[in-house]
Amino acid sequence: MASLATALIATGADFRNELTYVPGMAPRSANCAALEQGGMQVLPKEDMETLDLCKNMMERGEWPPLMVVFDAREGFTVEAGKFIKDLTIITEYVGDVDYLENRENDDGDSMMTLISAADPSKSLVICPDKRSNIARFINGINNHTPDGKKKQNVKCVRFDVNGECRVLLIASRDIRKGERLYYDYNGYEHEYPTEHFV
Ligand SMILES: C[S@@+](CC[C@H](N)C(=O)[O-])C[C@H]1O[C@@H](n2cnc3c(N)ncnc32)[C@H](O)[C@@H]1O
Repeated sequence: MASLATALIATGADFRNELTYVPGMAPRSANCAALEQGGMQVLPKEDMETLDLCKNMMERGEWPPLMVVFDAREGFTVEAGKFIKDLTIITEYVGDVDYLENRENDDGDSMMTLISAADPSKSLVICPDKRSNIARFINGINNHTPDGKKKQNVKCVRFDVNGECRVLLIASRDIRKGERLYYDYNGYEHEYPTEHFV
């Protein structure tokens, strides 16, 4: 057993539930969804209202039914504490926003692309090593085995929200109580090694 608090302490991170802009890294003005090569889907108005509602509920302490557990082979993982319906917003992927070029030699295993720009100097990543929420503890599928894809029950989608990019993890099917959550770390790029994943 574990908890989000245990997992954050073990990884030396503070809890934050939104993207953070830290002096010396990328400023908020750099997060411009229009920079995404090929464009980025705009979050529909009604989904924006749902996202705001989720965030407000979390601020009030009403959290989604998620549990962090420790597994000897997978490290910290996240399980559904209750049934989760298909298309539910599970969480936003958050952390410090930085330029990809500042992080090219970063050995963190939790970096997430925020913007993949035509001009590489404008590409951004989310780095949850210092500040993060539960998203960084959700594990990934093995892209090299037929069973890998079957495990996937969450999808990772980048949206244009009021002109800024936000990364959401969304249930991709109904999820039973007690099921572990998994998404495809290689949904956009194909650079994350997963051969060794269970
Ligand atoms: C974003 S972190 C996920 C949280 C991580 N399990 C932890 O304890 O902090 C990604 C790392 O988790 C581990 N991981 C993720 N999915 C896995 C899987 N299906 N099997 C084994 N390890 C996995 C790998 O070490 C990977 O580099």
